[in-house]
Amino acid sequence: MDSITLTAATLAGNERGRATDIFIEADRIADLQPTGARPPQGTVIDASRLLVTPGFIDGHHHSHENYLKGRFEGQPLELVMNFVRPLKPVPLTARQVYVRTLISAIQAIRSGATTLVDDMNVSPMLDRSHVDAAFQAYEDCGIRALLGFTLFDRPFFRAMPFVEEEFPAELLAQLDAVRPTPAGDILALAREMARSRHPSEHRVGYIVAPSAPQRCTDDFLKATRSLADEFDLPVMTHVQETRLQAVTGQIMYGSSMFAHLDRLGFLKEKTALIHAVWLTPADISIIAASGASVQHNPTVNMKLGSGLMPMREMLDAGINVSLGTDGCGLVETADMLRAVSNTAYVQKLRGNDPDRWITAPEAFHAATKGGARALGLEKQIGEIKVGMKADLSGYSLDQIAFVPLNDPIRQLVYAETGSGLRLSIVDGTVIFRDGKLTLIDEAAILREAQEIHAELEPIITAVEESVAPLLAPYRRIHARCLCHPIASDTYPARFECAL
Ligand SMILES: Nc1nc2[nH]cnc2c(=O)[nH]1
Repeated sequence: MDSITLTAATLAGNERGRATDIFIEADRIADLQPTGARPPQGTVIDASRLLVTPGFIDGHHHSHENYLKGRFEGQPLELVMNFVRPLKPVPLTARQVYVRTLISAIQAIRSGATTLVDDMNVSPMLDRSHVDAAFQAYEDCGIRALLGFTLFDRPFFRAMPFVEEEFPAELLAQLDAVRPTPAGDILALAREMARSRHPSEHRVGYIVAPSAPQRCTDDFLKATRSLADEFDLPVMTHVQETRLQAVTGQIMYGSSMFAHLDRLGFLKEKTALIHAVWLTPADISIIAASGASVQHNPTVNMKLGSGLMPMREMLDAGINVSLGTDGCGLVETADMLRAVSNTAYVQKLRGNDPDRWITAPEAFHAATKGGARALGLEKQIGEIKVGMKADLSGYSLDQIAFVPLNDPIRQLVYAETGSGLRLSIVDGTVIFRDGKLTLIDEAAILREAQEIHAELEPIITAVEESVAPLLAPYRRIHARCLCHPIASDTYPARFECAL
């Protein structure tokens, strides 16, 4: 890695100030100086017409859904999950997984993300070559990535209430007959990754990703926590994304899932609670006291009708908020600019006091510093500061989002679509410049993805047809959970309308 100097950049957060020269040595920001104060070193990039920001941190994504873009609409999470994580998935080669992983990595890079956190499903049968292929894809395209493979030891269809009552016994027996890779074997691989791919030392690292409390036995959850503690690794898990899951907590644990996780000693710093849509003031106090982060995924929460997180109340309590996109099967896009703008837009539907609405800078903070803190990487990424990793994005100031220029952050959040991205640097390496990814042949990868998809499409359709018998019982469970009481002080998350 060489030295690079970005000259005369407009820095996010320093927008009214001077043009700045950014000196990069190897993987770090070595110096920041008013333009001209020091001679440039190494490769010089003219950044005089660029807004330079810390790269976005997409704290939550599922690359295993990438061949499923555009296939689903109008189904709540618990129904659509059957399609994106079927018990008998489409068999894939390692190359197909490699290309699959790059599909969203490319989109993430093009949306200004320099870090992507991937929770890749490897169930029901773990194939080590798939895990290696995904790591390799991130290595090759240059993005910083934390890759976890979904850890759970209770099948999805057993992770909700009323299953015995609503599933025909024969169907349940068929589902129970599926024998996945033993959870212990998956944990063994997790341990190997924990040893060899710590994210504070590896650009492509490992994150512990227990799927959700209700999808894990308590002992298994504790084992994932111990693994993270032993290796000082970040953790992410889905918690109370939907009303159905709030009901599940009450029925399974007699409390919210947040209270349950707290009793298990699971809630700590460097632990991201993904979604956290349906919760109460008491849950917010529990999370705040624990130092865990929450993560807003507004785009998917809207698309699946799950609801809207009470972000202001969380910030009031001192909780760190990060942002994510979620899987492309559910939400089509790994576009972090959308996640940031959706946060700033949709959070204005909460509450009547405009002074308390989430602002563009707050959404930007969640996508940068908030994301870094959730991963325990706040000393390395999420800010433009001397000594931090050189993970930067540069947007042209001469295109429509920024003309005329009044407030770079607001215009980035509300108007930039990604078409103005000119430069992306990760770990001191230029990975995107002037419309092109520099380390991989994007056009060739997209062509190959189309060919693979054409080959797989009939098998995907057949898998979807095989899932059909599950839908009626899930619909009944979903309907029952909509009527089941939850804590009366749960923050409103959806508009309730009379039919
Ligand atoms: N949105 C969402 N996606 C998932 N992918 C795997 N599990 C989940 C989940 O609980 N929620």
